[in-house]
Amino acid sequence: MNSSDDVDALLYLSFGGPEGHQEVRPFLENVTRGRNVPPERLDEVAEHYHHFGGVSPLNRLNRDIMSSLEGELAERGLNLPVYFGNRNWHPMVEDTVERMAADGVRRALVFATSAWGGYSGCRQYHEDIARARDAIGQQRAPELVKLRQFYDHPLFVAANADAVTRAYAHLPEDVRTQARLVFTAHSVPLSAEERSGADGRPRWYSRQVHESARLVAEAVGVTGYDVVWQSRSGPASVPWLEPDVCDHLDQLSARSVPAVVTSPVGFVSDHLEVIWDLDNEAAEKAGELGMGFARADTAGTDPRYARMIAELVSEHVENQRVRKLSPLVTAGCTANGQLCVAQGCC
Ligand SMILES: CC1=C(CCC(=O)O)c2cc3nc(cc4[nH]c(cc5[nH]c(cc1n2)c(C)c5CCC(=O)O)c(CCC(=O)O)c4C)C(CCC(=O)O)=C3C
Ligand SMILES: [Fe+2]
Repeated sequence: MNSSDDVDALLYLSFGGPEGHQEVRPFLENVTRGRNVPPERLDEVAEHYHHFGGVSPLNRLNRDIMSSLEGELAERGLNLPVYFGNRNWHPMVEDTVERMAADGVRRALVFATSAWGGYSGCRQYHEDIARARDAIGQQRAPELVKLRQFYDHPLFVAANADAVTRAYAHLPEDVRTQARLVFTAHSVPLSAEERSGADGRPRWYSRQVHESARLVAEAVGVTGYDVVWQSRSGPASVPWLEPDVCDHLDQLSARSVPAVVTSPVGFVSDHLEVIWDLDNEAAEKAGELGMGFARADTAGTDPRYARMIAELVSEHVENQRVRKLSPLVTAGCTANGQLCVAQGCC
């Protein structure tokens, strides 16, 4: 693709979330269909959504980001309409792609709201793209080109780094210099970790999370930090990435660490996992242990996030140079839901 004339639109593809009490159950059923999530876990997660009026913050955040993004694109002279579609809740990606076809879109870029490779962050979004195209038939379906992973994009790293710096400032001065920096990301089953990286490069997701953490810590000037996991589901008998953030707080407390700064680098917005599992559960746990606790903002709340998306678009339509900070390979960019197995991901 060499000029913006080749691209008619941008599809902003996300996870989706309920917008009222009565939508919580059907949403959760969509998320967990065919998955090994115990019913008790679902009841628990449903309560978290109900605690916030049955409304996920994700939709509002996504709409805010899309409106900033339209401004960023216009500033670059890229007048692409931005369409919104989700995997698990309305507007569903199938309906959105139908509307795009009806509007005459023939080729669109797709921004998926995950920074990562691996099953949940990459492959499932490819599957969404393929399913949405199949639903309206290959004849009518626009060509959909997914943008690459951005875990090491300088704007993503900078947004996270400044958020960490602000979080340190929220801790009482007497514990600030002793505070431990703890990065968190969504846990996944180890089986998914081994599956990603079919060409002998497994653990694609966790390695990218570690790279983001390293880059953010470096930008902040912190040498000692940890990477831990949160929000695991699935039966206890199935191994997931560990340690869990709350168990880790116990460990730190046992080492007399007086405070923590948590950075949810694995989440691009203030998802329910962030505002519940960190701001409620982990914060409460830290309180019980008598530790100071501050949580860094997610990148999606920073204007540089929308700017980054516009840059990713520019890479395609204007052959702008690829800005990335990690030597690890970046995958995720294929057409029409093709898996990026060849690049070592998915
Ligand atoms: C790696 C990863 C990301 C980051 C990459 C990305 O952003 O894509 C992510 C994001 C998100 N996960 C989210 C919500 C949920 N995830 C669930 C379940 C699961 N997530 C998993 C992994 C991930 N998830 C996995 C392995 C499961 C087990 C079931 C399965 O194998 O699929 C469940 C079911 C209940 C439960 O099991 O907890 C819910 C409700 C929301 C929306 C939050 C909101 O509303 O603000 C977002 C952005
Ligand atoms: Fe992939």
